[in-house]
Amino acid sequence: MQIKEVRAFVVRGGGADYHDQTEAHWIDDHICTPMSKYEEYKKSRKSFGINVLGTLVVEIEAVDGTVGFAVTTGGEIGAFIVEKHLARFLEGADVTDIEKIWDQMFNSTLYYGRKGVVLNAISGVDLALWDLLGKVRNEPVHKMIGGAVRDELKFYATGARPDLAKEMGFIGGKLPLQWGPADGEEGLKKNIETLANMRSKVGDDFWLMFDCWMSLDLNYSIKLAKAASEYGLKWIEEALPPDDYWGYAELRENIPKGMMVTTGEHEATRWGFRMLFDKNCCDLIQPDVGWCGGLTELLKISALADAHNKLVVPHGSSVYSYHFVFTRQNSPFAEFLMMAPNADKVVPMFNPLLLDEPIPVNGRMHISVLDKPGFGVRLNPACELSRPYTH
Ligand SMILES: C[C@H](O)[C@H](O)[C@@H](O)C(O)C(=O)O
Ligand SMILES: [Mg+2]
Repeated sequence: MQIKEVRAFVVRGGGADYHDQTEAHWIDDHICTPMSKYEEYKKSRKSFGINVLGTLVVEIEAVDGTVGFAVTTGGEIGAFIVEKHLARFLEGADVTDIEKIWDQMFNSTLYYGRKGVVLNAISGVDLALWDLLGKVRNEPVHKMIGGAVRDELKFYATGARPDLAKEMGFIGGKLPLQWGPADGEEGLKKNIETLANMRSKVGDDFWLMFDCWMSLDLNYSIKLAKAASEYGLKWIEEALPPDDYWGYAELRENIPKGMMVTTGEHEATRWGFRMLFDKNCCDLIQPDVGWCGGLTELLKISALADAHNKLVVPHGSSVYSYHFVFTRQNSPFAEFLMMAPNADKVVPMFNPLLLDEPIPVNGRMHISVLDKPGFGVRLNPACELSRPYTH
């Protein structure tokens, strides 16, 4: 079946750009970032532009009128890249030409791409293509990539209230780190107090993790990890900037026994992850399927991880991750981002953009909820899409 047309849209307010929240939200409440050293950008990530891109929606229509789609972060720049550059590799091709299309998209953008928003755009197209193929074949994506290796998926929750996540049935809670090197010893103490306080609420067996969102330096990370090990921190995530492979290698060498170093949320392609494996930077990788190159690339990254005995627990990305995680032995659980402003209830991760977006119930998800063609979700017609470019 041939591809007829590719279209790219932008939408604001939540969706795949889940940092783009309009009301007060824990996800924008004093979270430590690489910009926290600037007083004026400390309190809110929106102040430095974390939500500047917005959501990119990619639609691919086959000649019989079947439409596959996917959503990722990328907004107007992403829409430009899809319409003006990538669409040419799809229109007229067969819906099964997934490998060839990926190779053409990646190689044709090498001179300005490789990572970042170009890879987000490539990921969006790739996911939309898998969705289309699933719809054409009347098969869920997980069945096209090897089939499920388990019937039920367990989730940990990312958010400000691991104590509530425990009551909701999750297996663990990942706290955003609030204070960084610019806040000195005082800040370090406050981070540990937050962890200690949470540990006293959730008991010994519930997992607790720190998400450091690229904000620390090596010395601070080691100090934090050592102090946090007393309170059973399960892992320290994205402690360093993503390009500091050398720092990650040193951090992993100096981490307290039993604690994991995790990273990869802002890494892309098999080559980026190969660096993490070659230098033994971490124990568990967290590629985002909407940012790392899409499902086609994630399958390669994951095979590489397997050969290096590393776990793969994708970052967020909702239904696009779930279809993958169900099919891999080295992805034993999944992340759920708590998108309720106070992290006090489970709402769909890409709210309000998708209809039929599955959510964990009691911290679990059964494979049967994914048994629909493609990724099994629909665009919410109430969300206003704009198409800034055409080709
Ligand atoms: C909570 C974190 O600061 C980020 O907003 C989140 O995207 C993330 O890093 C995660 O791992 O979910
Ligand atoms: Mg993270």
